[in-house]
Amino acid sequence: MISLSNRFILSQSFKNFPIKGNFFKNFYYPNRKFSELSMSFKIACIQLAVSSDKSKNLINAKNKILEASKNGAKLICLPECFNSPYGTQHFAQYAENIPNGESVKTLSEAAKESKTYIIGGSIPEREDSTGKLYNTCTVYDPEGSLIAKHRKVHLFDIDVPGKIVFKESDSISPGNSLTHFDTKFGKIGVAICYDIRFPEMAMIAAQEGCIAMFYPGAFNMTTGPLHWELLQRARALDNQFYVVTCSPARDMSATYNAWGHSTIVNPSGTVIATTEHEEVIIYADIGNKWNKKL
Ligand SMILES: O=C(O)CCC(=O)C(=O)O
Repeated sequence: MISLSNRFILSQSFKNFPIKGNFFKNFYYPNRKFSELSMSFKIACIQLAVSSDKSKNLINAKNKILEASKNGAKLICLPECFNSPYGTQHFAQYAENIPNGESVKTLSEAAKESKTYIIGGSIPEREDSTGKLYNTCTVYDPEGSLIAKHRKVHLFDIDVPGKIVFKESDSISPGNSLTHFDTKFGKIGVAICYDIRFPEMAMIAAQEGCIAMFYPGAFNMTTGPLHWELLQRARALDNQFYVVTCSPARDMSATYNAWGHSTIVNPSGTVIATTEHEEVIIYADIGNKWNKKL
């Protein structure tokens, strides 16, 4: 039995979120449009091999971003916790101030050099004024400006006897807001890993006009095979938008073994790109053309 003990009712956590007008008015989103500029554009997910050496992780991430952009990607996603091994024992050591840390500097340079949008997976963030840690995704435009920041809302606490025990809330504090940002291709939503289990976040993103929801994530060897793809296909079909996940590569010498299988799903719930668990970049063209292929 999976104990999802930190699950709380989203209507409470977002009780102040402004849902405008009649929420169900555009249930099938007939008016949501990709920008005229982009009937389709290429995206990339970098399934990065993450080590305990932060500088090495940052150099590797930047090199892979430049490689993906040379291959035509215009929007590039990194995995959850790309600068540090995933684990409550590591977060404080690898945590950085945002925007004054070295990971933000590296990703901003990489975005500017590659002239791409970057969804920077996540890093452990330290808020200097409170000392609190967050699991935070930063987003950059092609000029290298930091344009959005998402703090993981739903922290991953799990206890499956004999399989996996993990309590992210031991060291990380939860975020309390939703994150959507504009690109020249259309509006994009971002959330992190366990956030994908809470359908309301994706529904609100769709209602707000997002064309895709990106989830940097690091599922594990227990819940990965059970739910990773199913959740992505469900969120995509529910909301008729693209769902994109980006995991670290699997490292069997680490304390937390990521499932891998970074995946891109179209608005019909069909997997259009995926992989196994090694370090690799996956690509897909996303845009309005998907419905002509039904
Ligand atoms: O929801 C799950 O099963 C895994 C979530 C997770 O690994 C995370 O939030 O980091």
